[in-house]
Amino acid sequence: MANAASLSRTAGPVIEAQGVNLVFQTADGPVQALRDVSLSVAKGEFVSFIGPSGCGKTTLLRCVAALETPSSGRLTVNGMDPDAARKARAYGYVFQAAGLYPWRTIAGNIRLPLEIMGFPRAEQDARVDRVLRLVDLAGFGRKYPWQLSGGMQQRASIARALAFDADILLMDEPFGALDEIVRDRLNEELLGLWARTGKTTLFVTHSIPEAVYLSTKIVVMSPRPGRITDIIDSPLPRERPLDIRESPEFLAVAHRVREGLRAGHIEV
Ligand SMILES: Nc1ncnc2c1ncn2[C@@H]1O[C@H](COP(=O)(O)OP(=O)(O)OP(=O)(O)O)[C@@H](O)[C@H]1O
Repeated sequence: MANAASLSRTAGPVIEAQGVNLVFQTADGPVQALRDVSLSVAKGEFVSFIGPSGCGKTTLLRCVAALETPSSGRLTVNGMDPDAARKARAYGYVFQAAGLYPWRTIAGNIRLPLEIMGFPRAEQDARVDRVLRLVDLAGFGRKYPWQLSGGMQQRASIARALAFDADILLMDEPFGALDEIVRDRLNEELLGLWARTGKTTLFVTHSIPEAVYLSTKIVVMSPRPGRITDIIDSPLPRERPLDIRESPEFLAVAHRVREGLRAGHIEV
């Protein structure tokens, strides 16, 4: 029995939310950002969160990253409370804007968290080289952010999040500001990167095609207070060329996401 229990703990979900509520206290009164959010994410999944502006997607990601604390409910990351997981460096975070320091080179930006964590210099160099290759930016380490396109800057930001090899990648609309062609390419690259690294990924987006193309699981959220209206386990294969977006299976999932978004608007 004891063995089975410890086995199920190690093989358990990477992220587990049960009845999570979050109420912000503001000058205008309480704002309920999340209501009764329950979700389980297994190791290696790619989970997208989609919903209208202000429905709590960023707030949920910030709870996982221990940047916000739920008002009630239970949330665990790798079986720990999010703060303990943060201290154990369970995740890397990629934000909407690439957020690179303009006075540091690309390599210098990627190196920064490694410096703060006290990695030896040789180890820093090795890791920077490895992640630059992973995001196809080998040879750009000495450039400054302004010398790179928006898409390349976002790839550098992903490299920085990957540099300390955390198990979980949290991505908050990383491609929202990019044009569609660049976004398509980065979506394809991100899928390849996810396949190579096996990172559990939580990804916020406003785009239905992006969510369906990338995810093994799509979480549809309603307008504030953010609730989950549907969780869709994708039937698509893991190998996904871009033209899969024209397949009947893809369109069926996209349709279900759209219906979930619509239902969220109708419910009170
Ligand atoms: N620190 C805060 N204090 C008060 N209210 C907040 C705070 N952070 C977020 N909110 C509110 O909580 C709600 C959810 O915000 P959140 O940023 O999580 O939404 P979102 O779904 O990520 O939106 P978007 O898609 O526009 O980025 C919003 O109504 C927002 O105004």
